[in-house]
Formats: sequence, structure tokens, C-alpha cells
Amino acid sequence: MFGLFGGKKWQKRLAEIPLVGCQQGLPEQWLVLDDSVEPQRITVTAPFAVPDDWLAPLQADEVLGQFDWQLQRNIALLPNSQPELPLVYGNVVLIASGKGGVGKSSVTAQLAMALAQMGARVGVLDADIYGPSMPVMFGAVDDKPATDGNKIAPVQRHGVTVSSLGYLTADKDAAIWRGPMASAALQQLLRDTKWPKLDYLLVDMPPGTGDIQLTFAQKLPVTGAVIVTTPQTVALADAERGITMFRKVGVPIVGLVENMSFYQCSACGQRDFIFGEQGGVAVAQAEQVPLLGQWPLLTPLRQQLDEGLGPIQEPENLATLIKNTATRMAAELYFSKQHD
Ligand SMILES: Nc1ncnc2c1ncn2[C@@H]1O[C@H](COP(=O)(O)OP(=O)(O)OP(=O)(O)O)[C@@H](O)[C@H]1O
Repeated sequence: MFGLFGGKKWQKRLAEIPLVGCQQGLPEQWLVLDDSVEPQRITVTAPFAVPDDWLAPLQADEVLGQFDWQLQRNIALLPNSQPELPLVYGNVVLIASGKGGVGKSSVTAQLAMALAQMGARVGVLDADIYGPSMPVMFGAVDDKPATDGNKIAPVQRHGVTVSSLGYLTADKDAAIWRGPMASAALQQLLRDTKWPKLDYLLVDMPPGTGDIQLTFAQKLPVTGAVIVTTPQTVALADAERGITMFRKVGVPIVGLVENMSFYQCSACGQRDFIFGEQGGVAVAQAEQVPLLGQWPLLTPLRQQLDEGLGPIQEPENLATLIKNTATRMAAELYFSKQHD
């Protein structure tokens, strides 16, 4: 087929250059060769969200770079935990943490915006009853969702459709809700929001591993869950509890994000492991879940979110890290369903 370089040599080279999210190399069935043009063109159709420059390592390669690489996306709608329901919410990913304050909402908001930048249709359901922070993080505190018949028309910001308990209730009311009430309210918010057609719906879960989280994980149509943790021991124990809880109810763990992995001094560049070193990595290894990314503790990230300024652009290496984490998450979600 790939006469120019001899099929075997071409395939071997391709397997040697893994792309973000595709550790085993690109599956051959995603590739279509057009040798009626010069240079020969290979169109890659990715079944999950990938950035525009995803194929850059292939384009830069001495051998593979002689092809004209083209990228297409056709995001797959994957089966979820409620097979009898239509897949109307896209791929539903719960973003959860065992412990509060580890940056779960920050990770949700940045991943959602990164996926949207890759051309995916993305929604966020802010289910954090203890402190719904999406209106702030998306810079939409004063927006009020309109109602359309019995449905809530959600807010659109930074390319993402956002529905938040924060718009519907005063913080202090929601925080005193107990298990069944909270869970019923969250399910209603999901159902009563007039979502557009989505590829991904990220759910910012309330922190913890109690009844509310358990019921929600069981009642929602869930495709997978991402666990966010910081590297310190107390957070890790809670992260493990979260993983165990999801596994018990049959929700696949897509991966783990270690947040606040280290602080890097902007003056001298030295890294300080404030919350301990590599704790999330150890949990990911012990639990055999993919490590999707290690995010540093950085002032620009906090500022960007506190002021609702949108996807992070600077520093560039942080923007790349977030983009890679989002791609890995989308890829792991896709590949996990290939083994079901
Ligand atoms: N990597 C980071 N660098 C700098 N600041 C961060 C980082 N991650 C989170 N923050 C900041 O830490 C604070 C808490 O983060 P966030 O609200 O995302 O945590 P959470 O786990 O969702 O909290 P909760 O348990 O209350 O829901 C926020 O002000 C956020 O901007």
C-alpha cells in the first residue's frame, strides 16, 4: 500500500513516534492514503478530541514527513453506564476528588475550554453543591440563564455550554442539602438544561466519596471518571477512596490528574515540592490508572480562573500541558471503551 517507503518500514516508523494519547502508535484503520496526488496524502481521522498540531511529530519526521498529513476529527459517542438512555449528553466525564480544595473545579474548567479549543462541542455541569464555582471560572457570574419553556437555556462562555447550581440557588442553601435532595436536584439540573448537541459533558462533582457522589455516579449516564488530587498523603488516601467508589459502581476511571505538583519560582526557576513529590504518580501506578498530567501550582492559572479569562495561553508550557492532558483524557476514554 505505502509503496513509496515500503509498507513495513513505514509502519515501523509510525509505531516509533507515538502521538499524545496514542501510546501504541496510530491504528492503521484511522489512515487513508491518497496516492493520486504528489506528495502522497494521508488523512488521519481521530475518534476523540485532538489539537490542530497533533500530527506535528509525524510531519517533522525525516521519513514520515514526506507524506502530506491531513487531520480530521470524528468524535465517537461512547457507551455509558445507562445503556437504555439515548446518548443525548455526549460522553459524560465526572471530574471528582476525594478531598476538597485540590483544584477539581479548576481542572474541569481548563479541560473543558481546552477540548472546546480543539473543536469539540463541550458542556460543563457544575454539580459542586458545596461551592459551585463555574460561573466565576468562566467569567459569567452576572449572566443569568434564560428559561425556555420548562428548560433552562444554559450560559455559553469561552466556547463551552455551562449549567451551574450556582445560577439557581444561593450557595448557603445548596450546601445544607443532604444526600437524596442534593442528588435529585443535580439530576434535575442535568435533565432540565437545554443542552446543545455535545461531544463531551464534564461534570464538576462535589468533593468527597459520600452518598451524594455515589448516588450521582449511579443515576447519571456516565462514560468515565477523572480523579484530581494533590500529591500530599491526606489527599492521596482520599483519591484512592474515590477510585474504589467508582469501581464499585462500575464507572471506569479514565485517569488521574495530579494538581499543584510543585511550585516553580518565577525568578530562579527552582521547583519546590510544597505538597510532597510524585504522590499522584504512585497512586496512579498502584491503582493502574493512567496519569493524565501533573499540573504545577502557578499564579497565572489561579488569576486566569479567578477572573474568568478563558483558556490559559501563557506560560506556553502550561497551555501545552493542559492541552495534552485534555487530549490524553479524550484518548483514554475512547480506548477504555475498546476493551469493554
Ligand atoms: N494549579 C494551580 N495553580 C494555582 N492555583 C490553583 C491551581 N489549582 C487550583 N488553584 C486555585 O486553588 C483554589 C481552589 O481550587 P478549586 O476551586 O478548583 O478546587 P476544588 O477542588 O474544586 O475545590 P472544592 O473542593 O471547594 O470544590 C482556586 O482559587 C484555584 O484558582
